[in-house]
Amino acid sequence: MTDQHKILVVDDEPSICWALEKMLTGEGHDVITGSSAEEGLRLAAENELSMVILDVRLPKQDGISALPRFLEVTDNAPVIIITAFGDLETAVAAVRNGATDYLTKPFKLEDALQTCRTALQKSSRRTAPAATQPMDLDPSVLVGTSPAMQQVFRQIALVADSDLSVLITGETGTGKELVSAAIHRHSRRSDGPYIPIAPVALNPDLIESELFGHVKGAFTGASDDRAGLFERAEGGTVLLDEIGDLPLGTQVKLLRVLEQGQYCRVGDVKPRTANVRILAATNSDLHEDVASNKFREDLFHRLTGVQIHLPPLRDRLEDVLPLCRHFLASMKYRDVDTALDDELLEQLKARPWHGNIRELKNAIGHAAVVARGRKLTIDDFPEPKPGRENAGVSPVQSVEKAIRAWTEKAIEESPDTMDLHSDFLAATEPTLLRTVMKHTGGNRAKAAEMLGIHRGTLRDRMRAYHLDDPSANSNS
Ligand SMILES: Nc1ncnc2c1ncn2[C@@H]1O[C@H](COP(=O)(O)OP(=O)(O)OP(=O)(O)O)[C@@H](O)[C@H]1O
Repeated sequence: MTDQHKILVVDDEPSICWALEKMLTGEGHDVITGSSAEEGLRLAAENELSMVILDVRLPKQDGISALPRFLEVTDNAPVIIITAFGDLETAVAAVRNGATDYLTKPFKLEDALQTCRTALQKSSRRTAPAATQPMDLDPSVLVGTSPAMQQVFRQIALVADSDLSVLITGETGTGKELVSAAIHRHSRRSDGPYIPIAPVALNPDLIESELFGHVKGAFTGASDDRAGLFERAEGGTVLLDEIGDLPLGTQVKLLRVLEQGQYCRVGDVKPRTANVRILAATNSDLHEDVASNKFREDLFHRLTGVQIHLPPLRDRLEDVLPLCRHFLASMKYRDVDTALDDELLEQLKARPWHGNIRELKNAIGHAAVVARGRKLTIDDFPEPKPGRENAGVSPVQSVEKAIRAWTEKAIEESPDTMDLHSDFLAATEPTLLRTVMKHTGGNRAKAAEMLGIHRGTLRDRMRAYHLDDPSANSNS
């Protein structure tokens, strides 16, 4: 059974207070509510609280600046911050100021409940916050308003202050480097060096020397002792980009750095202490690399302890508008607010964005040059990048993949459907017929022969799909 706790909810929106109160009393807790930081602090001083849920936007003093005072008055009870402005800076400021976690409005009650349960478990282990100074942050760095990006901001905020290794995953161009840089920037190591490095860009014969350094005479050409990347990054953070490309031998040495904080320069036996935080990024499936023995399983488990996944842009289309605005603003485009209309936005959202945000950024740059300050149209944009997913895949494999995707989506959309077969034919048969007709130059007899169906059947099918209208027979 859940322990009973006294919890204070501070929010000026009565509906939020009501919903949280109902949720928490349902768990057996005792809930009191306040509508301003001032009232909340008074209630906190009068009651022995196990937890505070505090909105950022409050009538007078805001939640973030009142947070240190709440911690003081409640003797460091966990505080969950609620914000409608779920940007990275608010998240980091909240955690920096001592918040245990934060929720972004609108939130699902089950998520809020889970966050509260976790915070209450931590209740007795609370320690004072490391710092209470709001940070000087550049708000324009990592843009995104989608729930997926809110989750990413939350994860960055929660891991930034620790020295934990983090594996950042996601397709190319989703912002892994940017997330890594943000973790460093918001960490205690931010005054130290930040060195992103892609093993694939290093000379394979010299990779260990590049990473760990070498001593004089270690190999031909090693005329002097030389510090490696881990030494140069002393006190800071290293990002190993495309970690899946790290040779197996080097993976063992990296594991030692991660587990024991030690490494040796090439040709040396004296272990050195590595004072670096290691972040890693990959756009490949490390599970597969482990299965094919390309990646060590122990290193995989060590790295995947904390993982931040960046979904592809096509799965977070809410971010298209803020990203476009951000890129236009950073180019100092004239009148960013009116440069994009709803129609263009829908057209942009319909694109596959295989190159993700990098592709969007380049496309906006291209469109801005073409449009020269006027409102943008889709014609100002370059052609979408072809997806890499079909590279090396036979047409049969890609048809199978497309059919699988179509079928799964159709079932998801109408689980009780009884027309799947005819819907499928309606979705695919016109393309088949049009393509064959185009190939035979519109000769139906020849097309029926190629299709192996009766001419009458072909005529009926074409009529059913309105393909007998010559203008509908283009193969676009
Ligand atoms: N959320 C974001 N807000 C603003 N800019 C972004 C965002 N995500 C990515 N970008 C921009 O998109 C480009 C690609 O980002 P980044 O290099 O971090 O991607 P990546 O996932 O590391 O790509 P790759 O796997 O190809 O190395 C960069 O110019 C970066 O500034």
